[in-house]
Amino acid sequence: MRLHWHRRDLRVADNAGLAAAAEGGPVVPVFVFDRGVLAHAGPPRVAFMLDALDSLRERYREHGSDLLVRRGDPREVLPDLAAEFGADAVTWGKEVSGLGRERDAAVRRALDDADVARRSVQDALLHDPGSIRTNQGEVYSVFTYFWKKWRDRPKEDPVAPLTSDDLADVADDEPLPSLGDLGFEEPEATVPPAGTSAARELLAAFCADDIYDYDDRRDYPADECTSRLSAHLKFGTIGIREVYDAVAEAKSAVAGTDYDAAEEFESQLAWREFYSHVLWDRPNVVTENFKDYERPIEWNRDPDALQAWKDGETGYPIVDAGMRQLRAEAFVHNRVRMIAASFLTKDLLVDWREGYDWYREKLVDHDTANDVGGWQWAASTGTDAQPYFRVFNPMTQGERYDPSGEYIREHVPELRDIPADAIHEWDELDRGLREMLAPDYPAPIVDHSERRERAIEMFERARGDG
Ligand SMILES: Cc1cc2nc3c(=O)[nH]c(=O)nc-3n(C[C@H](O)[C@H](O)[C@H](O)COP(=O)(O)OP(=O)(O)OC[C@H]3O[C@@H](n4cnc5c(N)ncnc54)[C@H](O)[C@@H]3O)c2cc1C
Repeated sequence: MRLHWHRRDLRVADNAGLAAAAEGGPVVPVFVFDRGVLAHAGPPRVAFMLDALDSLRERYREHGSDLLVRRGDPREVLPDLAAEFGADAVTWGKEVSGLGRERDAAVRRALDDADVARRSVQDALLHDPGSIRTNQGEVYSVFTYFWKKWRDRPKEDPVAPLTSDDLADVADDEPLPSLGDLGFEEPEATVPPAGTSAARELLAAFCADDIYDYDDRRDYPADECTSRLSAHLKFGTIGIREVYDAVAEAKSAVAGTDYDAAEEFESQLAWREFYSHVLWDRPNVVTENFKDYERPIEWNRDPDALQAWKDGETGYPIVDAGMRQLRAEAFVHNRVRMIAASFLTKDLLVDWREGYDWYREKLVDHDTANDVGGWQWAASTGTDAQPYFRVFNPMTQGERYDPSGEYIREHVPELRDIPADAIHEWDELDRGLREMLAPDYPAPIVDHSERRERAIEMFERARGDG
């Protein structure tokens, strides 16, 4: 008998850790609500996770087994459960973040003390973190080179499905805790359905259609042509091998531009692995700039501006639409995440860590590696970042990627009745006209051109050039 400890692999199908456990006899599946981990969570993610756990339990019950759910410290819970069920080993999926790895090391020590074998298995990524390196053995800091190696390496097939014989005949009658039981408020946002069926529906719909337009349309938030798989990949409600397999099949059916579009999607899966590689090698990127500077960056402490950004009240329509989408859906389109992150760091000159904390609290798909990677990219402090002197203009970005204003109008109702031209010239309209067109929508809280200059000077001073 073995225990499988579910964490970011809330599924039965295509689960490498679970399959490894089943090699040693019937498996007892376990999930532990760990206060130390919950301290870093936000309501949308906990709501999504509870829904995913509910589906996972259902799957196990269909197989005549159950998911044992416990609350407490895994260092105590797992050795106790191993003793209770006579399990001689525990398996789990490998963690990438520094905190996760520290926790796993502590659990390993506790299991060693209890004389229970343990094995952590690479499951969440197609390639082991740290396995794709430069010829000098360094972690890649430029995605393009990483991508070529990642693309050309063979990938594993999805893991064969388990049968009821692989699972222990156990039962857990305790209901799952509620959000309130775990100390969380109801999320402000509407959280999408979790579970493997929901993930598979998204994947199938995406691979049947949008994938072939992905490279042309993925940057246009109103088009909604991306997969929306991010929360599922974060919580492992679908296996990455299964996703890759479906994409490879969609790719193999076509040629030319359709093929290129599917490959562009694959490259986004590779970005996810790139950032995991970086976090694996440099756990401190969560709190420290990836790049070195001569002097500390003199970020602006401006609580009012930070609050206006969080509330979607900056007077820059595309930024506000993104920040309001975040509150309403616990999700933001990738292009708009970049624009909003650039605005916080390069227009408001606020430290990227403040923005990271807000996304961490609000995003249903918050993933340490991707979130910190995205923030450091936008702030120009990270890997393969945009150079500090290239500052997104939030007005021209809005005009280019939401030309009809459809996305902006959806999220900023004050602008619903005004023409797209006026939305995209909001910063240039005179005060009287602004008040006439949309009296409840704010004027821009900063002057972009002036802030752009200040941002460049701020970085030049930090680099020692100023
Ligand atoms: C400031 C900032 C913060 C971000 N925070 C997160 C985060 O917390 N969690 C997260 O999963 N993504 C994050 N991203 C990346 C990206 O915005 C989301 O993965 C994407 O918008 C999710 O939508 P989707 O599933 O429809 O993506 P799709 O376009 O369908 O892409 C498929 C999958 O590829 C991965 N992916 C796509 N783009 C990226 C990227 N740029 N970096 C890393 N992985 C990517 C995701 O797993 C995504 O689900 C962030 C980007 C920025 C600029």
